[in-house]
Amino acid sequence: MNGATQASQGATQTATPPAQCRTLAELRREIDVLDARIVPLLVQRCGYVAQAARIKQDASQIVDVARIEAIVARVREQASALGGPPEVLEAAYRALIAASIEFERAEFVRLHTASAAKEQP
Ligand SMILES: O=C(O)C(=O)C[C@]1(C(=O)O)C=C[C@@H](O)C=C1
Repeated sequence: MNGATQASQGATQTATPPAQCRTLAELRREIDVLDARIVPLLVQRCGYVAQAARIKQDASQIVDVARIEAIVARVREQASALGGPPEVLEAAYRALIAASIEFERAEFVRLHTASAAKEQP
């Protein structure tokens, strides 16, 4: 990687592979670097969840079990293909989707209550 690329990626570039970390401080530094890359992606994901609340017309559409199970199956497969633990990814995604559903519910109420109030004569 050239210097400019490295600089633009700043502290988001991991340096030491997991098996080569010798201290807890060293591996925690690497975890922090990865989290700094993961959080912006999760924030972006939440942006799409918020818009799902706008697009869905009925509160009964908020929980879509078939979609959730498809995501979990795909994430498990991807984790396994990368040599990671599928059960950890499944648990993380189930927690993420559960929190996303609560977020989407709140957004749904906010948006649909606001537009219903506007429609009143
Ligand atoms: O795909 C949707 O319909 C969404 O609202 C997104 C999402 C998710 O977090 O991935 C959240 C709630 C649904 O039950 C399913 C999936």
